[in-house]
Amino acid sequence: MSINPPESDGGLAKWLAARAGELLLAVRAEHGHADPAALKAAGDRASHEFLLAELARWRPTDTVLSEEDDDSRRSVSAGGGPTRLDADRVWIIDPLDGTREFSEEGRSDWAVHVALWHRHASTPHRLIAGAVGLPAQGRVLNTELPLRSRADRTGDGAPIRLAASRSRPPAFLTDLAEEIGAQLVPMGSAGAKIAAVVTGEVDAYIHAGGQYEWDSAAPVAVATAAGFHACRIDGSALTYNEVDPRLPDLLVCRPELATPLLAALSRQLSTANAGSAPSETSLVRKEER
Ligand SMILES: Nc1ncnc2c1ncn2[C@@H]1O[C@H](COP(=O)(O)O)[C@@H](OP(=O)(O)O)[C@H]1O
Ligand SMILES: [Mg+2]
Repeated sequence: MSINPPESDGGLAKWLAARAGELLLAVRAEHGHADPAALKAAGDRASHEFLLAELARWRPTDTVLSEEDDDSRRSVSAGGGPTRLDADRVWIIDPLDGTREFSEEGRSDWAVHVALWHRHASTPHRLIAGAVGLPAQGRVLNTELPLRSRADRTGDGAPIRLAASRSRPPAFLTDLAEEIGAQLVPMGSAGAKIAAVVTGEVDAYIHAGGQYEWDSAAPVAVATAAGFHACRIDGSALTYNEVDPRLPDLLVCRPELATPLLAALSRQLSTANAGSAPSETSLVRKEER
C-alpha cells in the first residue's frame, strides 16, 4: 500500500481503515490469545494512536470523535480550540469494533470504523465518507463502492436472515424472529454485521439496548451509500455528532424489508413496553442487566 493516502476523504477513510487493520493483525499475531484482556487493550491502543496521528497529519484542521478518547467524547476541548460541536468536519472513529471477538482466536467478526460527518451534508445522518475494515476477512468496504443491483427478496419464500449481537442481543429479538419467520444469525461487531448486510450474507441487522455513535457511523455511511436502509428502531433518522454520543438502537436492512421490519418492531416494542415507559434497560436481555 502506498505511503501517502489518496486525496479524497473517502480514499483517506479507506486507506486509514486498511492500514489500522494491518496494524491490528500484527498486534494479534505478536500477542497471541493467551491473555485476552491484554490483547484487547493493545489492539485498542495501537489502532487508536495510529488513526489519531494520521488524521492529525493529513487533516490537521478536522476534529475527531473516537471511542478510545475520553476528551473527544465531551463537547468541550481542553485546549480551548474548536470542539466537535462547533466543527464543520468531524471524523467519527471506532479503532476496534468487536473487541471481544478480536481477542478470540479464529474469529473474523471485528472491524475498524472510519467515518466523516459534515455539518452541511444533505442527508439526515450527515456522513459524507466512510470505510469499514474487516482485517481478518481481508476486505475494506467503503462509501465509494458502486451501487450493486440486488434481487428484491419480497415473496421469494426464503426466511429473512437477521444478524444480531452474539453477546448482547435485544430481549425482543427471539419473539420478533419467530413472528416473521426469520433466522437469527449471531455475530460480533456492529461493523461486521452491517457489512454482512451490504455483502448479502444476511438481510438485516437489528440492535437495541445500547451503543454509541462510533459503533454505527462508518458502517451506516457505507450501507446507505450502497442503497441499504438505516434508521432507529422506531423508524426515526440516525443522527451523529450529537452532544450525547449514545445511539442505542438501529435497523439496517435491504430496502424492501424496511417497512415489514419496522412494523414487526413496532408490535414487539409495544408488547415489551406495555404498561411502562420505554427505556434502554427494558430492551436488554434480563441476564445482561
Ligand atoms: N448494550 C450495549 N451497551 C453499550 N454498547 C454496546 C451494547 N451492545 C453492543 N454494544 C457495542 O456495540 C458494538 C457491537 O456489539 P456486538 O458485538 O455485541 O454486536 C461493540 O463495540 P466495541 O467492540 O467497539 O466495544 C459493543 O461494545
Ligand atoms: Mg464499537
